[in-house]
Amino acid sequence: MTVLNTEATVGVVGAGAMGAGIAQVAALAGHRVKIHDTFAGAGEKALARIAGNLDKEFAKGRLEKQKRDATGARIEAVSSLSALADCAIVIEAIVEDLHVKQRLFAELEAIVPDTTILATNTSSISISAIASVLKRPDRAVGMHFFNPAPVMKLVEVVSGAATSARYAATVFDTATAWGKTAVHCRSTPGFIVNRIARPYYAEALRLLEEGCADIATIDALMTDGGGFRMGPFRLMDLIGHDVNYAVTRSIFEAYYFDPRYRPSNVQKELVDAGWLGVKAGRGFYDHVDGSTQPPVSEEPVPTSTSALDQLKPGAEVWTDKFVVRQTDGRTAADHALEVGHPVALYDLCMN
Ligand SMILES: NC(=O)c1ccc[n+]([C@@H]2O[C@H](COP(=O)([O-])OP(=O)(O)OC[C@H]3O[C@@H](n4cnc5c(N)ncnc54)[C@H](O)[C@@H]3O)[C@@H](O)[C@H]2O)c1
Repeated sequence: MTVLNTEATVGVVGAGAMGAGIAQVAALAGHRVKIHDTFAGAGEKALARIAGNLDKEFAKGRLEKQKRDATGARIEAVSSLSALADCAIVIEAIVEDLHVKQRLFAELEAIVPDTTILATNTSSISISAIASVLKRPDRAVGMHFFNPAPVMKLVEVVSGAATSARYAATVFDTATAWGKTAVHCRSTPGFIVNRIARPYYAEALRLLEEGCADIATIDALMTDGGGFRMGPFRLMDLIGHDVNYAVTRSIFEAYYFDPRYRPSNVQKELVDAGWLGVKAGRGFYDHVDGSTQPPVSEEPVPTSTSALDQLKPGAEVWTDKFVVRQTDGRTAADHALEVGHPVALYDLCMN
């Protein structure tokens, strides 16, 4: 076993949904945890959320008072990255953007000792690409938790081209010691779960766009009929549309614009509007005080053809330049350009 012992301090960068959850998991396992976020107050908000979660576990009789208090006391919000200098592992859970993650990894490498593992919770981005900015890319490992991290058992331990087997084994054994079910995999776009899950979201969005059924019906069918724990729209609301859309775009681009992974303008509209799901209080559903209400409105969500008329001025339109033709013979791209939207064209004939 190469597990990190509980004397080791764990750093977490990004105090959003995932960072807070990961900090909670590591602290429950006995580690001291330092959590950092660039957004002022985000670290403190994460501490409050974690305290609330621990209180709930205590109230349900699943956590003793002493362990609740000790776990909460082990987590500290830090305002600068340099405070992570004594961490044995730093787990990054910031925005799903390669260049932002690369910048952070390069900064971290200048702060932490040579032996510190630099882990990333990315859902889809190449570990090899994130690690490419490091002098020691062998210590970069994907440590992909699922949402909510304290509840979901699985952790994908993702190795990039340069990841050393030794560091991947330490991450695997540590995740196991934290009560998780770890699985090794190689870095491919979306790894295992997000790759297989893509059609779950994409086909649901297409069904909606094609007017086949409404949000609540599709969700209910997948849970009550299909046996899934959550329907696709509720799940996207939980994940966060900014995150889910960024992951879809990343996988779409990484697979050379394979139309199977094409992002949806319906979801992009939610992102543009800031209706990011549970974390924003509104997505496909309304989320009020932690409880999910019926879908926001009975009005149809804009479909792929009518969406152009409803986009915010200047919003970017992604469209395939060949297949989307209007009744007058023009493409959707022609129409979008005419009404002043920048257009990103992808070409199905590209090879
Ligand atoms: N949401 C999910 O269901 C889920 C599941 C598994 C993995 N992930 C991955 O985890 C990562 C975070 O997702 P999330 O849902 O927690 O996002 P989130 O939006 O809830 O939180 C991201 C946090 O990172 C902070 N941040 C952004 N840039 C930063 C920087 N340079 N330095 C420090 N902090 C920074 C933001 O202020 C924000 O608080 C993404 O890579 C995502 O793909 C998300």
